[in-house]
Amino acid sequence: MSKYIMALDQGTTSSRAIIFDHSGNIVASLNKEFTQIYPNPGWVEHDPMEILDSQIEVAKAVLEKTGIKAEEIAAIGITNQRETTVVWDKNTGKPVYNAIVWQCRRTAPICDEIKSNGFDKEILKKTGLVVDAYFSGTKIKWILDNVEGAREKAENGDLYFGNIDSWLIWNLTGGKAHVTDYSNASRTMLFNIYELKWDKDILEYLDIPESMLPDVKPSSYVYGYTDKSIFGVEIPIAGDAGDQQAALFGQTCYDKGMAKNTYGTGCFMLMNTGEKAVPSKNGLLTTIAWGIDDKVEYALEGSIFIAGAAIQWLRDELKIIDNSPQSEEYAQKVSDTNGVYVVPAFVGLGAPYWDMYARGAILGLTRGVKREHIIRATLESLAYQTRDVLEAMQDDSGIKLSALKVDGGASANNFLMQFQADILGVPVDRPTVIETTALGASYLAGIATGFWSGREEVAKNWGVDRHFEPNMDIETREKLYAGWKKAVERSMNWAD
Ligand SMILES: Nc1ncnc2c1ncn2[C@@H]1O[C@H](COP(=O)(O)OP(=O)(O)O)[C@@H](O)[C@H]1O
Ligand SMILES: O=P(O)(O)OC[C@H](O)CO
Repeated sequence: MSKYIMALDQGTTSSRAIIFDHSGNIVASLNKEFTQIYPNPGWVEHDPMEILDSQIEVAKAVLEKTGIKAEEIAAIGITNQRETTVVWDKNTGKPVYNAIVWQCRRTAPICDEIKSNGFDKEILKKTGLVVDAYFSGTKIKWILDNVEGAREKAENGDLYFGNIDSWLIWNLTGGKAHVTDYSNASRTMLFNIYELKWDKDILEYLDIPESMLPDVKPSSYVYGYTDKSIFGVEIPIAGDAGDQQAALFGQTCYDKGMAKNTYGTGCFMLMNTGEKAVPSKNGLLTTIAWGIDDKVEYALEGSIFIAGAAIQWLRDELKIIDNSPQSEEYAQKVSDTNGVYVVPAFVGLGAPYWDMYARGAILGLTRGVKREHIIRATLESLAYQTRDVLEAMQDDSGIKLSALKVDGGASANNFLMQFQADILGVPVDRPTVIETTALGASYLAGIATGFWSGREEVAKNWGVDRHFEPNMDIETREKLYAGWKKAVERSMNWAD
Protein backbone atom coordinates (compact mmCIF):
# COMPACT_ATOMS: atom_id res chain seq x y z
CA MET A 1 0.00 0.00 0.00
CA SER A 2 1.27 3.49 -0.84
CA LYS A 3 2.11 5.34 2.33
CA TYR A 4 2.94 8.86 1.26
CA ILE A 5 1.98 11.85 -0.84
CA MET A 6 4.57 14.06 -2.50
CA ALA A 7 4.02 17.78 -2.97
CA LEU A 8 5.94 19.74 -5.57
CA ASP A 9 5.92 23.36 -4.42
CA GLN A 10 7.33 25.56 -7.14
CA GLY A 11 7.79 28.97 -5.47
CA THR A 12 9.18 32.30 -6.63
CA THR A 13 12.67 31.71 -5.32
CA SER A 14 12.94 27.94 -4.93
CA SER A 15 11.61 24.59 -6.07
CA ARG A 16 10.69 22.31 -3.22
CA ALA A 17 9.63 18.68 -2.85
CA ILE A 18 8.05 17.50 0.40
CA ILE A 19 6.88 14.02 1.34
CA PHE A 20 3.94 13.84 3.78
CA ASP A 21 2.61 10.88 5.70
CA HIS A 22 -1.02 10.07 6.44
CA SER A 23 -1.07 12.33 9.53
CA GLY A 24 0.03 15.32 7.44
CA ASN A 25 3.52 15.28 8.98
CA ILE A 26 6.60 16.12 6.95
CA VAL A 27 8.70 13.01 6.37
CA ALA A 28 11.36 14.76 4.31
CA SER A 29 11.82 17.99 2.41
CA LEU A 30 14.36 19.36 -0.06
CA ASN A 31 14.53 22.62 -1.91
CA LYS A 32 16.71 24.30 -4.47
CA GLU A 33 16.97 28.01 -5.21
CA PHE A 34 17.14 29.05 -8.86
CA THR A 35 18.25 32.12 -10.82
CA GLN A 36 16.32 35.37 -10.64
CA ILE A 37 16.78 37.31 -13.87
CA TYR A 38 16.38 41.12 -13.81
CA PRO A 39 16.93 42.27 -17.43
CA ASN A 40 15.71 45.84 -16.83
CA PRO A 41 14.60 47.82 -13.75
CA GLY A 42 11.24 46.44 -12.64
CA TRP A 43 11.48 43.38 -14.94
CA VAL A 44 11.68 39.86 -13.46
CA GLU A 45 12.15 36.60 -15.38
CA HIS A 46 12.87 32.92 -14.69
CA ASP A 47 14.24 30.26 -17.00
CA PRO A 48 11.42 27.69 -17.43
CA MET A 49 13.93 24.89 -18.10
CA GLU A 50 15.78 25.69 -14.86
CA ILE A 51 12.47 25.63 -13.02
CA LEU A 52 11.57 22.24 -14.51
CA ASP A 53 15.02 20.74 -13.93
CA SER A 54 15.26 21.99 -10.34
CA GLN A 55 11.78 20.68 -9.56
CA ILE A 56 12.50 17.21 -10.94
CA GLU A 57 15.93 17.18 -9.26
CA VAL A 58 14.52 17.83 -5.77
CA ALA A 59 11.69 15.34 -6.30
CA LYS A 60 14.14 12.58 -7.17
CA ALA A 61 16.59 13.63 -4.47
CA VAL A 62 14.01 13.63 -1.67
CA LEU A 63 13.10 10.05 -2.57
CA GLU A 64 16.74 9.06 -2.64
CA LYS A 65 17.47 10.78 0.68
CA THR A 66 14.71 8.92 2.50
CA GLY A 67 14.99 5.61 0.70
CA ILE A 68 11.25 5.84 -0.06
CA LYS A 69 10.43 4.07 -3.33
CA ALA A 70 8.43 5.83 -6.02
CA GLU A 71 5.87 2.98 -5.71
CA GLU A 72 5.16 4.17 -2.17
CA ILE A 73 3.99 7.57 -3.38
CA ALA A 74 0.22 7.41 -3.76
CA ALA A 75 -0.03 10.70 -5.65
CA ILE A 76 1.68 13.97 -6.44
CA GLY A 77 0.18 17.39 -5.72
CA ILE A 78 1.46 20.43 -7.61
CA THR A 79 1.41 23.95 -6.25
CA ASN A 80 3.03 26.97 -7.78
CA GLN A 81 3.94 30.63 -7.78
CA ARG A 82 0.87 32.01 -9.51
CA GLU A 83 0.47 34.30 -12.57
CA THR A 84 4.05 33.66 -13.80
CA THR A 85 3.71 33.10 -17.52
CA VAL A 86 5.35 30.52 -19.79
CA VAL A 87 4.67 30.24 -23.52
CA TRP A 88 6.12 27.21 -25.28
CA ASP A 89 6.07 25.48 -28.64
CA LYS A 90 3.95 22.37 -28.20
CA ASN A 91 5.86 20.57 -30.99
CA THR A 92 9.37 21.07 -29.64
CA GLY A 93 8.54 21.61 -25.95
CA LYS A 94 10.81 24.68 -25.97
CA PRO A 95 9.73 27.94 -24.32
CA VAL A 96 9.67 30.84 -26.80
CA TYR A 97 10.77 33.27 -24.07
CA ASN A 98 11.77 33.24 -20.42
CA ALA A 99 8.93 32.95 -17.87
CA ILE A 100 7.65 36.45 -17.07
CA VAL A 101 7.33 36.48 -13.30
CA TRP A 102 4.28 37.76 -11.38
CA GLN A 103 6.39 40.58 -9.93
CA CYS A 104 7.41 41.89 -13.37
CA ARG A 105 6.17 45.40 -14.16
CA ARG A 106 6.91 45.50 -17.90
CA THR A 107 3.27 45.41 -18.92
CA ALA A 108 2.24 48.45 -16.85
CA PRO A 109 1.73 50.50 -20.07
CA ILE A 110 -0.67 47.83 -21.42
CA CYS A 111 -2.61 48.05 -18.15
CA ASP A 112 -2.70 51.85 -18.35
CA GLU A 113 -4.19 51.58 -21.83
CA ILE A 114 -6.86 49.14 -20.60
CA LYS A 115 -7.74 51.59 -17.83
CA SER A 116 -7.86 54.58 -20.16
CA ASN A 117 -10.39 52.69 -22.32
CA GLY A 118 -12.48 51.88 -19.26
CA PHE A 119 -12.19 48.13 -20.01
CA ASP A 120 -10.77 47.59 -16.52
CA LYS A 121 -14.31 47.74 -15.10
CA GLU A 122 -15.42 44.92 -17.39
CA ILE A 123 -12.36 42.88 -16.41
CA LEU A 124 -13.02 43.42 -12.69
CA LYS A 125 -16.65 42.40 -13.13
CA LYS A 126 -15.78 39.16 -14.92
CA THR A 127 -12.50 38.08 -13.33
CA GLY A 128 -12.68 39.65 -9.85
CA LEU A 129 -9.25 41.19 -10.49
CA VAL A 130 -7.97 44.75 -10.40
CA VAL A 131 -6.16 45.43 -13.70
CA ASP A 132 -2.44 45.26 -12.90
CA ALA A 133 0.79 44.01 -14.50
CA TYR A 134 0.70 41.28 -11.81
CA PHE A 135 -1.62 38.96 -13.75
CA SER A 136 -0.85 36.67 -16.73
CA GLY A 137 -3.07 38.20 -19.44
CA THR A 138 -0.92 41.19 -20.34
CA LYS A 139 2.25 39.09 -20.00
CA ILE A 140 1.00 36.68 -22.71
CA LYS A 141 0.14 39.65 -24.92
CA TRP A 142 3.63 41.08 -24.40
CA ILE A 143 5.25 37.80 -25.51
CA LEU A 144 3.06 37.52 -28.60
CA ASP A 145 3.73 41.17 -29.52
CA ASN A 146 7.47 41.17 -28.83
CA VAL A 147 8.95 37.74 -29.57
CA GLU A 148 9.70 37.31 -33.24
CA GLY A 149 7.37 34.85 -34.94
CA ALA A 150 5.38 34.13 -31.75
CA ARG A 151 2.08 35.62 -32.86
CA GLU A 152 2.12 33.72 -36.15
CA LYS A 153 2.88 30.45 -34.40
CA ALA A 154 0.16 31.10 -31.81
CA GLU A 155 -2.37 31.74 -34.55
CA ASN A 156 -1.33 28.47 -36.22
CA GLY A 157 -2.09 26.67 -32.96
CA ASP A 158 1.55 25.76 -32.27
CA LEU A 159 1.98 27.55 -28.93
CA TYR A 160 0.75 26.70 -25.47
CA PHE A 161 0.45 29.11 -22.56
CA GLY A 162 0.66 27.93 -19.00
CA ASN A 163 1.33 29.15 -15.51
CA ILE A 164 4.01 27.13 -13.77
CA ASP A 165 1.52 24.38 -12.79
CA SER A 166 0.59 23.75 -16.44
CA TRP A 167 4.23 23.88 -17.55
CA LEU A 168 5.19 21.28 -14.92
CA ILE A 169 2.22 18.98 -15.51
CA TRP A 170 2.68 19.06 -19.31
CA ASN A 171 6.33 18.09 -18.92
CA LEU A 172 5.84 15.55 -16.14
CA THR A 173 3.16 13.74 -18.16
CA GLY A 174 5.42 13.64 -21.22
CA GLY A 175 3.40 16.29 -23.06
CA LYS A 176 0.07 14.48 -22.56
CA ALA A 177 -1.87 16.92 -20.34
CA HIS A 178 -2.22 20.65 -21.04
CA VAL A 179 -4.29 21.57 -18.01
CA THR A 180 -4.67 23.93 -15.11
CA ASP A 181 -7.06 24.19 -12.17
CA TYR A 182 -9.72 26.78 -11.29
CA SER A 183 -7.55 28.56 -8.73
CA ASN A 184 -4.71 29.17 -11.17
CA ALA A 185 -7.07 30.04 -14.03
CA SER A 186 -8.65 32.72 -11.83
CA ARG A 187 -5.28 34.56 -11.71
CA THR A 188 -4.80 34.92 -15.46
CA MET A 189 -7.19 37.89 -15.89
CA LEU A 190 -8.68 35.86 -18.76
CA PHE A 191 -11.06 33.60 -16.82
CA ASN A 192 -14.66 34.42 -16.01
CA ILE A 193 -14.91 33.31 -12.39
CA TYR A 194 -18.72 33.25 -12.43
CA GLU A 195 -19.29 31.38 -15.73
CA LEU A 196 -16.15 29.26 -15.14
CA LYS A 197 -14.78 29.65 -18.65
CA TRP A 198 -12.17 31.58 -20.60
CA ASP A 199 -13.67 34.94 -21.45
CA LYS A 200 -13.94 35.57 -25.19
CA ASP A 201 -14.24 39.38 -24.87
CA ILE A 202 -11.06 39.68 -22.82
CA LEU A 203 -9.19 37.29 -25.14
CA GLU A 204 -10.29 39.37 -28.10
CA TYR A 205 -9.31 42.64 -26.43
CA LEU A 206 -5.81 41.32 -25.65
CA ASP A 207 -5.57 39.46 -28.98
CA ILE A 208 -4.81 36.07 -27.42
CA PRO A 209 -5.87 32.90 -29.34
CA GLU A 210 -7.93 30.56 -27.16
CA SER A 211 -6.10 27.53 -28.60
CA MET A 212 -3.09 28.49 -26.42
CA LEU A 213 -4.98 28.05 -23.17
CA PRO A 214 -5.05 24.93 -20.98
CA ASP A 215 -8.17 22.94 -20.07
CA VAL A 216 -9.46 24.03 -16.68
CA LYS A 217 -10.12 21.22 -14.17
CA PRO A 218 -10.93 20.88 -10.47
CA SER A 219 -8.06 21.31 -8.01
CA SER A 220 -8.44 17.76 -6.68
CA TYR A 221 -8.48 15.57 -9.80
CA VAL A 222 -6.30 13.06 -11.66
CA TYR A 223 -4.82 15.15 -14.49
CA GLY A 224 -2.50 12.41 -15.74
CA TYR A 225 0.45 10.25 -14.73
CA THR A 226 4.17 11.01 -14.55
CA ASP A 227 6.08 9.64 -17.51
CA LYS A 228 7.88 6.38 -16.61
CA SER A 229 11.24 7.88 -17.58
CA ILE A 230 11.11 10.24 -14.55
CA PHE A 231 10.55 8.04 -11.48
CA GLY A 232 10.55 4.57 -13.09
CA VAL A 233 6.82 4.18 -12.38
CA GLU A 234 3.76 6.19 -13.31
CA ILE A 235 2.50 8.29 -10.37
CA PRO A 236 -0.86 10.06 -10.57
CA ILE A 237 -0.71 13.84 -10.53
CA ALA A 238 -3.88 14.49 -8.61
CA GLY A 239 -3.71 17.95 -7.01
CA ASP A 240 -3.12 21.37 -8.53
CA ALA A 241 -3.64 24.76 -6.90
CA GLY A 242 -1.98 28.16 -6.84
CA ASP A 243 0.30 28.33 -3.82
CA GLN A 244 -1.82 30.79 -1.84
CA GLN A 245 -5.01 28.83 -2.35
CA ALA A 246 -3.13 25.63 -1.52
CA ALA A 247 -2.02 27.25 1.75
CA LEU A 248 -5.65 28.13 2.55
CA PHE A 249 -6.49 24.46 1.97
CA GLY A 250 -3.51 23.26 4.01
CA GLN A 251 -4.55 25.55 6.88
CA THR A 252 -7.91 23.73 6.70
CA CYS A 253 -9.81 27.01 6.22
CA TYR A 254 -12.82 25.14 4.86
CA ASP A 255 -15.57 27.24 6.39
CA LYS A 256 -16.79 30.64 5.31
CA GLY A 257 -14.95 33.42 7.15
CA MET A 258 -11.79 31.41 7.89
CA ALA A 259 -8.58 33.16 6.83
CA LYS A 260 -4.83 32.67 6.68
CA ASN A 261 -1.82 34.87 5.95
CA THR A 262 1.26 33.40 4.25
CA TYR A 263 4.61 35.16 4.73
CA GLY A 264 6.79 34.00 1.81
CA THR A 265 8.46 36.10 -0.89
CA GLY A 266 5.28 38.15 -0.85
CA CYS A 267 2.51 37.99 1.71
CA PHE A 268 -0.98 36.84 0.85
CA MET A 269 -4.05 36.89 3.04
CA LEU A 270 -7.00 34.83 1.84
CA MET A 271 -10.44 34.46 3.40
CA ASN A 272 -12.79 31.65 2.39
CA THR A 273 -16.11 33.17 1.29
CA GLY A 274 -17.76 29.83 0.49
CA GLU A 275 -19.79 29.32 -2.65
CA LYS A 276 -20.35 33.06 -2.97
CA ALA A 277 -17.89 35.36 -4.72
CA VAL A 278 -17.68 38.55 -2.67
CA PRO A 279 -16.74 41.71 -4.60
CA SER A 280 -14.41 44.12 -2.78
CA LYS A 281 -14.93 47.81 -2.14
CA ASN A 282 -11.43 48.09 -0.71
CA GLY A 283 -8.98 46.93 -3.36
CA LEU A 284 -8.99 43.22 -2.53
CA LEU A 285 -9.27 40.55 -5.21
CA THR A 286 -12.17 38.17 -5.63
CA THR A 287 -10.69 34.86 -6.62
CA ILE A 288 -11.38 31.13 -6.81
CA ALA A 289 -10.16 29.22 -3.76
CA TRP A 290 -10.46 25.77 -5.37
CA GLY A 291 -12.66 23.42 -7.28
CA ILE A 292 -13.52 20.29 -5.31
CA ASP A 293 -16.58 18.10 -4.65
CA ASP A 294 -18.19 19.22 -7.95
CA LYS A 295 -18.22 22.91 -7.08
CA VAL A 296 -15.94 25.89 -6.79
CA GLU A 297 -15.50 27.96 -3.65
CA TYR A 298 -14.31 31.53 -3.60
CA ALA A 299 -11.95 33.68 -1.55
CA LEU A 300 -11.17 37.31 -0.92
CA GLU A 301 -7.47 38.01 -1.26
CA GLY A 302 -5.10 40.76 -0.18
CA SER A 303 -1.88 40.45 -2.21
CA ILE A 304 1.27 42.05 -0.78
CA PHE A 305 4.08 41.85 -3.32
CA ILE A 306 7.13 42.15 -1.08
CA ALA A 307 7.44 40.49 2.34
CA GLY A 308 10.21 37.90 2.89
CA ALA A 309 11.84 39.35 -0.25
CA ALA A 310 12.56 42.50 1.80
CA ILE A 311 14.47 40.34 4.29
CA GLN A 312 16.40 38.82 1.39
CA TRP A 313 17.18 42.39 0.29
CA LEU A 314 18.70 43.08 3.74
CA ARG A 315 20.78 39.94 3.26
CA ASP A 316 21.74 40.09 -0.44
CA GLU A 317 21.84 43.76 -1.39
CA LEU A 318 22.39 45.73 1.83
CA LYS A 319 24.36 42.80 3.30
CA ILE A 320 23.47 43.83 6.86
CA ILE A 321 22.39 40.33 7.89
CA ASP A 322 23.95 36.98 6.97
CA ASN A 323 20.70 35.03 6.84
CA SER A 324 16.95 35.67 7.21
CA PRO A 325 16.52 34.27 10.76
CA GLN A 326 19.23 36.70 11.96
CA SER A 327 16.78 39.56 11.33
CA GLU A 328 14.96 38.49 14.52
CA GLU A 329 18.10 38.69 16.64
CA TYR A 330 18.95 42.21 15.38
CA ALA A 331 15.38 43.50 15.66
CA GLN A 332 15.32 42.50 19.31
CA LYS A 333 18.51 44.41 20.11
CA VAL A 334 16.56 47.70 19.91
CA SER A 335 13.32 48.64 21.59
CA ASP A 336 11.85 50.41 18.53
CA THR A 337 12.82 51.61 15.05
CA ASN A 338 13.95 55.05 16.24
CA GLY A 339 11.22 56.60 14.09
CA VAL A 340 12.20 54.77 10.88
CA TYR A 341 9.72 53.25 8.42
CA VAL A 342 10.73 51.05 5.49
CA VAL A 343 8.17 50.81 2.68
CA PRO A 344 9.30 47.85 0.56
CA ALA A 345 7.43 48.89 -2.61
CA PHE A 346 10.19 47.45 -4.83
CA VAL A 347 7.76 46.37 -7.54
CA GLY A 348 4.98 48.85 -6.83
CA LEU A 349 2.24 48.23 -4.28
CA GLY A 350 -0.47 45.60 -4.43
CA ALA A 351 -3.54 45.50 -2.18
CA PRO A 352 -5.12 47.73 -1.12
CA TYR A 353 -3.19 50.51 -2.93
CA TRP A 354 -2.59 49.05 -6.43
CA ASP A 355 0.07 51.52 -7.48
CA MET A 356 2.31 50.08 -10.22
CA TYR A 357 4.53 53.19 -9.94
CA ALA A 358 5.18 53.20 -6.17
CA ARG A 359 8.80 52.44 -5.22
CA GLY A 360 10.59 51.51 -2.02
CA ALA A 361 11.43 54.17 0.57
CA ILE A 362 13.18 54.52 3.92
CA LEU A 363 11.68 57.39 5.88
CA GLY A 364 12.43 59.08 9.19
CA LEU A 365 16.23 58.79 9.04
CA THR A 366 18.15 60.72 11.70
CA ARG A 367 21.81 60.58 12.72
CA GLY A 368 21.20 58.00 15.45
CA VAL A 369 19.67 55.37 13.17
CA LYS A 370 21.59 52.09 13.22
CA ARG A 371 21.32 48.99 11.12
CA GLU A 372 19.27 47.29 13.85
CA HIS A 373 16.61 49.98 13.37
CA ILE A 374 16.52 49.47 9.60
CA ILE A 375 16.25 45.70 10.07
CA ARG A 376 13.48 46.09 12.62
CA ALA A 377 11.60 48.57 10.42
CA THR A 378 11.84 46.18 7.48
CA LEU A 379 10.34 43.35 9.53
CA GLU A 380 7.65 45.66 10.87
CA SER A 381 6.69 46.61 7.30
CA LEU A 382 5.38 43.07 6.77
CA ALA A 383 3.07 43.51 9.74
CA TYR A 384 1.87 46.97 8.69
CA GLN A 385 1.08 45.77 5.18
CA THR A 386 -0.85 42.89 6.70
CA ARG A 387 -2.88 45.32 8.81
CA ASP A 388 -3.75 47.34 5.65
CA VAL A 389 -5.11 44.16 4.11
CA LEU A 390 -6.85 42.81 7.20
CA GLU A 391 -8.79 46.04 7.65
CA ALA A 392 -9.94 45.89 4.03
CA MET A 393 -10.92 42.25 4.43
CA GLN A 394 -12.92 42.73 7.61
CA ASP A 395 -14.75 45.63 6.01
CA ASP A 396 -15.54 43.71 2.79
CA SER A 397 -16.62 40.51 4.48
CA GLY A 398 -18.30 42.02 7.54
CA ILE A 399 -16.39 39.37 9.54
CA LYS A 400 -14.09 40.22 12.44
CA LEU A 401 -11.31 37.68 12.81
CA SER A 402 -10.93 36.16 16.25
CA ALA A 403 -7.39 35.02 15.34
CA LEU A 404 -5.17 35.04 12.27
CA LYS A 405 -3.67 31.74 11.08
CA VAL A 406 -0.17 32.30 9.71
CA ASP A 407 2.33 30.24 7.73
CA GLY A 408 5.22 30.53 5.22
CA GLY A 409 8.97 30.96 5.78
CA ALA A 410 8.92 34.31 7.60
CA SER A 411 6.19 33.18 10.03
CA ALA A 412 9.02 31.37 11.84
CA ASN A 413 10.16 34.81 13.06
CA ASN A 414 8.83 35.20 16.62
CA PHE A 415 9.54 38.93 16.82
CA LEU A 416 7.54 39.49 13.64
CA MET A 417 4.62 37.34 14.80
CA GLN A 418 4.41 39.14 18.16
CA PHE A 419 4.59 42.54 16.47
CA GLN A 420 1.92 41.33 14.05
CA ALA A 421 -0.46 40.48 16.89
CA ASP A 422 0.37 43.81 18.55
CA ILE A 423 -0.25 45.96 15.50
CA LEU A 424 -3.46 44.13 14.56
CA GLY A 425 -4.84 43.85 18.06
CA VAL A 426 -5.76 40.30 16.98
CA PRO A 427 -4.09 37.06 18.19
CA VAL A 428 -1.88 35.16 15.76
CA ASP A 429 -1.83 31.34 15.56
CA ARG A 430 1.13 29.55 14.01
CA PRO A 431 0.45 25.88 13.20
CA THR A 432 2.84 22.98 13.77
CA VAL A 433 3.37 22.64 9.99
CA ILE A 434 4.16 26.04 8.44
CA GLU A 435 4.71 24.43 5.02
CA THR A 436 0.98 24.63 4.50
CA THR A 437 1.26 25.36 0.78
CA ALA A 438 2.81 21.97 0.14
CA LEU A 439 0.50 20.37 2.70
CA GLY A 440 -2.56 21.78 0.90
CA ALA A 441 -1.36 20.43 -2.44
CA SER A 442 -0.87 17.03 -0.79
CA TYR A 443 -4.35 17.08 0.69
CA LEU A 444 -5.85 17.91 -2.71
CA ALA A 445 -3.93 15.04 -4.35
CA GLY A 446 -4.63 12.62 -1.51
CA ILE A 447 -8.35 13.35 -1.50
CA ALA A 448 -8.59 12.81 -5.28
CA THR A 449 -6.98 9.38 -4.97
CA GLY A 450 -8.72 8.15 -1.81
CA PHE A 451 -5.59 8.43 0.39
CA TRP A 452 -7.74 10.68 2.59
CA SER A 453 -11.51 10.48 2.66
CA GLY A 454 -12.09 14.23 2.48
CA ARG A 455 -11.74 17.58 4.16
CA GLU A 456 -13.22 16.43 7.45
CA GLU A 457 -10.50 13.84 7.88
CA VAL A 458 -7.55 16.14 7.09
CA ALA A 459 -8.92 18.99 9.22
CA LYS A 460 -8.12 16.84 12.26
CA ASN A 461 -4.38 17.14 11.45
CA TRP A 462 -4.21 20.89 12.16
CA GLY A 463 -2.52 21.87 15.43
CA VAL A 464 -1.09 25.07 16.97
CA ASP A 465 2.64 25.43 17.50
CA ARG A 466 2.46 28.87 19.12
CA HIS A 467 -0.19 31.45 19.95
CA PHE A 468 0.78 35.16 19.99
CA GLU A 469 -1.48 37.37 22.09
CA PRO A 470 -1.59 41.16 21.41
CA ASN A 471 0.40 43.02 24.02
CA MET A 472 0.49 46.68 22.99
CA ASP A 473 -1.67 49.52 24.25
CA ILE A 474 -4.09 50.97 21.72
CA GLU A 475 -2.56 54.43 21.75
CA THR A 476 0.92 53.14 20.76
CA ARG A 477 -0.58 50.80 18.18
CA GLU A 478 -2.55 53.54 16.46
CA LYS A 479 0.31 56.04 16.59
CA LEU A 480 2.70 53.58 14.96
CA TYR A 481 0.15 52.65 12.31
CA ALA A 482 -0.59 56.29 11.50
CA GLY A 483 3.15 56.77 10.83
CA TRP A 484 3.07 53.82 8.43
CA LYS A 485 0.14 55.29 6.47
CA LYS A 486 2.07 58.54 6.10
CA ALA A 487 5.18 56.69 4.91
CA VAL A 488 3.21 54.70 2.30
CA GLU A 489 1.76 57.89 0.92
CA ARG A 490 5.28 59.26 0.35
CA SER A 491 6.33 56.15 -1.61
CA MET A 492 3.43 56.25 -4.04
CA ASN A 493 3.38 57.37 -7.66
CA TRP A 494 7.18 57.65 -7.76
CA ALA A 495 8.45 55.91 -10.92
CA ASP A 496 7.47 57.20 -14.36
N1 LIG B 1 13.24 33.65 10.32
C1 LIG B 1 12.90 34.44 9.30
N2 LIG B 1 12.66 35.75 9.49
C2 LIG B 1 12.27 36.55 8.46
N3 LIG B 1 12.11 36.11 7.19
C3 LIG B 1 12.36 34.81 6.95
C4 LIG B 1 12.76 33.90 7.98
N4 LIG B 1 12.89 32.69 7.41
C5 LIG B 1 12.60 32.83 6.10
N5 LIG B 1 12.28 34.10 5.82
C6 LIG B 1 11.87 34.66 4.51
O1 LIG B 1 10.83 33.85 4.01
C7 LIG B 1 10.95 33.68 2.61
C8 LIG B 1 10.91 32.22 2.27
O2 LIG B 1 9.69 31.68 2.64
P1 LIG B 1 8.95 30.61 1.71
O3 LIG B 1 7.65 30.32 2.39
O4 LIG B 1 9.89 29.51 1.45
O5 LIG B 1 8.74 31.52 0.42
P2 LIG B 1 8.46 31.24 -1.14
O6 LIG B 1 7.49 30.08 -1.20
O7 LIG B 1 7.89 32.52 -1.60
O8 LIG B 1 9.78 30.95 -1.81
C9 LIG B 1 12.25 34.33 2.20
O9 LIG B 1 11.94 35.54 1.54
C10 LIG B 1 12.98 34.59 3.50
O10 LIG B 1 13.68 35.82 3.46
O1 LIG C 1 6.23 32.24 -4.37
P1 LIG C 1 5.35 32.80 -3.29
O2 LIG C 1 5.05 31.80 -2.23
O3 LIG C 1 5.81 34.10 -2.75
O4 LIG C 1 3.92 33.10 -3.97
C1 LIG C 1 3.79 33.94 -5.04
C2 LIG C 1 2.32 34.16 -5.36
O5 LIG C 1 1.68 33.00 -5.77
C3 LIG C 1 2.17 35.24 -6.38
O6 LIG C 1 0.81 35.50 -6.60
